[in-house]
Amino acid sequence: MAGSTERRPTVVVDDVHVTYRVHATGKAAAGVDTRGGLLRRARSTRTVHALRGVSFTAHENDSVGIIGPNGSGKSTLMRTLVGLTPTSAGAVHAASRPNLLGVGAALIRDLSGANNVVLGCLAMGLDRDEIDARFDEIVDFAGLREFIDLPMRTYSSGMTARLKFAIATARAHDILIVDEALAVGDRQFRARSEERIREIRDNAGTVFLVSHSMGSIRDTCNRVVWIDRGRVVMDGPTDDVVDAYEAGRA
Ligand SMILES: Nc1ncnc2c1ncn2[C@@H]1O[C@H](COP(=O)(O)OP(=O)(O)OP(=O)(O)O)[C@@H](O)[C@H]1O
Repeated sequence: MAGSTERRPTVVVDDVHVTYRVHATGKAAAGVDTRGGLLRRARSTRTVHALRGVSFTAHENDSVGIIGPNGSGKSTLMRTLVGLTPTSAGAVHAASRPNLLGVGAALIRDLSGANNVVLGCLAMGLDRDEIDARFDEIVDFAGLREFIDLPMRTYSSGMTARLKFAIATARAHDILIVDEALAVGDRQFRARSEERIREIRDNAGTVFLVSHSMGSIRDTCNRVVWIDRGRVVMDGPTDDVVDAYEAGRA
C-alpha cells in the first residue's frame, strides 16, 4: 500500500506439500492371498498428493479468500495451517496459533444451546465472568433466543453452524479460519457474519475464508488465493482473481 508502513506477516506458507495414504477398501485390484486357509485381500494403498508446493504470505488486516473446485486442496491447506494435517514437505510459520472455526468449540448435541455456549466459551479459555458478559450477545448474534434452552440435537444444521460461528467469534482472534461456515446460514445471518469477519480483520487480525460463494468472497476478502489440484493458480486482489476464476468456469 502506497504511503503505509510495511504490514506484519502473520502466516507464511512455504512450499507446502501434503500427501494422504489411502487404503483402498473396495474390491481388491489384484492378488488374493489364501495362505492359512483364510481368504485375504491384498491391501492396496494409494497416495493422494493433495498439496503440491503451495506458498504464500498473509499479513495483518488481510482477509484471504481461498477458492477452487471440489477436491482442489482448500480444506487440506486450512487443516495444515492449524496443524491438524502434517506437511510431507515444506512448512507453515504463524505469528500466533491459527484457530479453525468449529474445531475449538467442542459442543455436545444432547446439551442445550445455552449450556453449549458456556462449554464452547470455556473451551476457548474464557472465564465465567467473561462468559456471563458475552452470553446475550452470542445468543442474539446466532439468532437463537427462543431455542436456546432446547437440546442442540433439535437444531437444524444451519442453526448449529450459526451457534458455532457466534461462539467461536466471541473471542478476539489473531488468525481465524472460516471453512464454508457461511454457506449454511440464511442471507441475514450471512450479512452479520461477513460484518464480523471484517471487524476481526480491522482489529489487525488475519482471516482465511474458504468458500464456493463468490459473493461472500467479494464482500469480505481483500485478497484471494485460487487453488487447483494442489497448486496455486493465482494469488492477488479479490476482483482480479475472482474475475479470472469465473471467466475460467464460464
Ligand atoms: N483424510 C483424507 N484422506 C485421504 N484423502 C483425502 C483426505 N482429505 C482429503 N483428501 C483428498 O485430498 C484432495 C483435496 O481434498 P480437500 O478436502 O482439501 O479439497 P477441497 O478443495 O477442500 O474440496 P471441497 O471444495 O470439495 O471441500 C482430494 O483429492 C481428497 O480426496
